[in-house]
This record gives sequence, C-alpha cells and structure tokens, in this order.
Amino acid sequence: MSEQLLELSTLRELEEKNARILGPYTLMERAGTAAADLVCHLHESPCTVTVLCGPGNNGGDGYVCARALVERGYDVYCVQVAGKSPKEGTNAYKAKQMWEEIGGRTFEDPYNAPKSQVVVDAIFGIGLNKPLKGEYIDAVQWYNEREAVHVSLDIPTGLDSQTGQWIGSMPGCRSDVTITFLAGKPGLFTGIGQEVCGHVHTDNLGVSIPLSNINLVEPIDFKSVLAPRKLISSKKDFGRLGIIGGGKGKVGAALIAGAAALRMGAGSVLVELVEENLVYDPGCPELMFREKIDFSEIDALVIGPGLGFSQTARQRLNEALDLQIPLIIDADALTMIAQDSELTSKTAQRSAHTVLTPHPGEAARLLKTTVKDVQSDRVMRAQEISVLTGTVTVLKGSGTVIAQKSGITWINPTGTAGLATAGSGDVLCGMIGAMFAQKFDFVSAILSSIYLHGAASENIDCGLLAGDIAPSALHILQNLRMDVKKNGLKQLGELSCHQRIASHNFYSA
Ligand SMILES: NC(=O)C1=CN([C@@H]2O[C@H](COP(=O)(O)OP(=O)(O)OC[C@H]3O[C@@H](n4cnc5c(N)ncnc54)[C@H](OP(=O)(O)O)[C@@H]3O)[C@@H](O)[C@H]2O)[C@@H](O)CC1
Ligand SMILES: Nc1ncnc2c1ncn2[C@@H]1O[C@H](COP(=O)(O)OP(=O)(O)O)[C@@H](O)[C@H]1O
Ligand SMILES: [K+]
Repeated sequence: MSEQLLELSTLRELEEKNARILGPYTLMERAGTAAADLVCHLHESPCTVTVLCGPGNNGGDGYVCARALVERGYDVYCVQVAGKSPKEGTNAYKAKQMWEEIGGRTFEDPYNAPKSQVVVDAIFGIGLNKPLKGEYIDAVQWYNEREAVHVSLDIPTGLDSQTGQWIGSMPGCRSDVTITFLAGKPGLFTGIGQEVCGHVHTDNLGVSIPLSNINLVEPIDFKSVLAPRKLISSKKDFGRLGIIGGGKGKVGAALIAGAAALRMGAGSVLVELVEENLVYDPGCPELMFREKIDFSEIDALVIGPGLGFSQTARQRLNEALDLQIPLIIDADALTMIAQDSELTSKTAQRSAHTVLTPHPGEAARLLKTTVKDVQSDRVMRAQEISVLTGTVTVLKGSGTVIAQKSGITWINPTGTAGLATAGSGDVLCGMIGAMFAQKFDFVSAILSSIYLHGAASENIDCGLLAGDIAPSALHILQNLRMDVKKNGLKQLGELSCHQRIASHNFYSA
C-alpha cells in the first residue's frame, strides 16, 4: 500500500488516542529519539549539533533529540528560540527539564552557539497557527544561513502542513532532510513543501496509521503497469490512441504528445490537426495523420495540445465529450470548457473516464479564481475541479495533485524544475493517453504516467527537452518491470520512492 498522508484533524485525533493508550510523553520520547537516530545516520561520527527549540511539542521533540545525541557522544547545544520556554506541566516542559538534568547547555540567541555540522529545526511543527514574527524570523534566518546539514523535525518551521505554503509572507526553514512523525502530511509534498523539505523520512513512532483519502503516489499504486507484456501479442493488443490538436501555428504540441504516447507503449497513434495539414512527421514517422479521426477507430482520445480556439476546435471538443471512450482533456480544450458552462456540464455528464490535466493557470480559469488562490491550497482546488467537472483532475506543477471526485487524492513526489520546459505538459497527456489505450485500469494509467514523467526529470533541473522525457520515463518503467519480474512486487514496498528513482534514473547511470 502506498504512503498515507494525514490531515491535521486526523493527526490530532491520533495524537490524543495514543497519548491515552501509551501515556502522554511516550510519543515525544519516540519522536526525539527517532530524530537522534536520523542525525547519527546522517553524520556517523559524533559532531557538533545545534537544536533550535520552540515553545510547543515540536520544541519538546528537539530537547529529547538533543539529550539522545549527548548520550551517544555528540556535542549538542539547544537554543530556546525567542527566549520562550515551554509551558509548565506540558510534555515539552518535561523534555526540557530532562535536558537540563543531564547538564545540557541552552542559549537564547542562536548566534552564541558554536559552529555546528548539523542544525536541527524544532521551532514549530504542525501547531504553527500564525505568521512567524521577530526573533522567530531571526532564528529561521540563522538556520538557513548555516553551512551544515539541515534537519527539520516533523515539518520545516513556517510551512502549512496541509497546503504546502508558508504561513504568512515570510519564508521559513529550508532543510536537507525532514523527519516527519506518525505519517506524511500533504504539505510536505506539494507547492513550496516539495522544495523546502529535502528528503522526507517518515517514522510512524510504532503507531498504526488509519487509512487516509490522501496518498503519495508510489509504484505499488500502478502494479498492473509493471507486469511484463505477453510474448505473443500484437499492436492491436496495445490499443490505438487518437490525438486532436494542431490549431494555427501549434502543430508541435500534438506531435510531441503523439511521440510520447508511442514511447509509452500505445500500439498506434492517430493525429488530427484541426487547422493545419501534415502528411507525416519526419521526427516521428510512426505517427499516422487523419484529416478527421473516425472515433470508431480509437480506444482513447487526447484533446487539447495546441488545439486553438477555432470553430472546428470547439466542434471537435463537443463531439469528443459524447464519446464512450477514455478522454484526456488538456490545454486549450480546458480553457474552452472553463469559458462555456454547457461544455462544463457536458463534461460532468460523461460516463466514460475523463481526465483533466490543468496547470495552475488553467485550473484558475476552471474555478474562476486566481493562480495565487489555486496555489494557496492545491489539494483542495484539485478536489473542487473534480467535483465541478465530475472528472479526475491532475493539477500539475511541483507536487502534482491527482483528485477523484469521490475525494480520493494522491500527491506525486517525483519531478523537478527540469520539467518547466515547453511541451512537457503535452508529453504528460500523451503518456496518460497511451496507458488508457493499453487498457490499464484507470488509476494505474494516470498514476504511472505522472510518476514516470516526474521521475524522468530527477537530477535534472534545466536543459531537458520535452522530447527527452518519454524515452527516459520508458527506461525507468522497463527497469521497474525487470525488478518486479526478478524480485516480485513486495520489494517495491520496501524501498523509499527516492531510492527507487535513484536506482532507475536514465541520466544518473
Ligand atoms: N501529532 C502527534 O501525535 C505528535 C506530535 N509531536 C510533535 O508535536 C508537534 C506539534 O506540537 P504543538 O501542537 O505543540 O505545536 P508546535 O508546532 O510545537 O507549536 C505550537 C506552539 O507554538 C505557539 N505558536 C504557534 N504559532 C506561533 C507563532 N507564529 N509565533 C509564536 N508562537 C506560535 C502556540 O501557541 P498559541 O499561540 O497557539 O498558544 C503553541 O504554544 C508536531 O509537529 C510534532 O513535532 C511529536 O511529539 C509526537 C507525536
Ligand atoms: N518545478 C516543477 N517541478 C515539478 N514538475 C514541474 C515543474 N514545473 C513543471 N512541471 C511539470 O511539467 C509539466 C508542465 O506542463 P504545462 O504547464 O502544461 O507545460 P506545456 O504547456 O509547456 O506543455 C507538468 O506535468 C508539470 O507538473
Ligand atoms: K520544525
């Protein structure tokens, strides 16, 4: 099963329940000790560590971590940020007392702490409920400026665990590693969270985690795609995808989507260019062109890449919405739906699978809001689009969110700024189309494409051409299939997603 991401209210319930079962202090002791284990793993020989401690339970985890590190021979200092001690009688107060009982040294100003090889952010966790101010901002700045390994406990200070945005206008801590407790939180994997958490390590503190509606995409979620193909098979078994695009001067988008679809295994691809003519594509002669695709010839359809807003484009979109085959709607087709309530309700009435792949700008049009508002709560906005249009929404960008109208949601952990290049969205819709043409179940079809598309960019943050993405994604897919053939599906669940990407990346060889 993939990693569950828990919302704040569920985390609070879990905290309360386990405090009753295990005693109030146990989880804090486990959290701080797990953090100390991680620091020891990151810096095996004892070194100097400074822990920034806030006034709440996050700070309490910090004091426990500091004590556990001293017990292992590390030279450790705590900073009581803003001079604010935990309230008497709280778990955090107890943790601080225990730190003092072993002779732990505490500063009020981080600039008094000695040079450290590891700095730990235990200022605020999920309890941050207002923007950072004054000495808290100074402490965050001190943290970010250190030349050291940066470790956040539970969540980088300043980040909203739900939305992945900073609380307030000031940025918070940026870390190399975040050790998050009980379960992952959506905000660690989308929006700014994806960038500032570094490697996320989850420790469930020995507590069983309830099922959640929000999950992190993992290869185990698309196991049907990881089964090797049968030896005896023909291109007919892998379906025919249609792509409609090609408004005036925008042929490339449809061609890029088509080439990506072939790479990802579609048996064949038909391309219809609504306002342009092309007999064949010298860059990808395997593509077939039709003046008008006969819908009875195809198993799935992508509509939108470079489609434009002509009368023909609108008419073809209208017809496409009537089809009883999986439909992937992207780019200009999304804008047309956003601007026309009849098309929106027609989309919502479809009975076959429908996937919308908006970037934040297109999402804002669909919801009649601003990009800023979309980005302020990506999970919620993706869910709103799914409810409005009755579809699966793929809200693209750092930490792509995939929302079903039932509320089940995934966040994709793969992908880098290398994907911020012209045509990468066209590649994605072609990849999803290919998976549908091959008749994989719809969750696997969508999640595999998004995961592999992102993984193809791992370790690359610039210079990637859209045309490079699908070949690299295919290479990763093939390696995953080989692994599954050799070792079975079980081992997929045992590796963290970053380990998997590192071992399969085309470019990291
Ligand atoms: N969930 C679990 O089971 C487990 C949770 N654990 C740990 O507990 C953490 C959550 O702890 P938490 O609830 O005490 O919140 P935390 O983030 O430490 O801060 C709250 C304090 O900060 C204050 N405050 C808030 N904003 C502020 C601001 N801008 N500027 C100044 N002050 C501000 C707020 O005061 P208020 O103003 O609300 O009275 C309150 O005093 C969690 O992230 C994890 O590390 C683990 O120990 C084990 C298992
Ligand atoms: N910084 C980033 N991190 C991760 N993924 C990104 C980033 N920037 C862009 N992407 C991905 O690249 C693709 C861009 O799609 P889109 O904006 O439609 O581009 P285009 O219109 O050029 O094809 C999406 O899949 C998006 O999730
Ligand atoms: K923190």
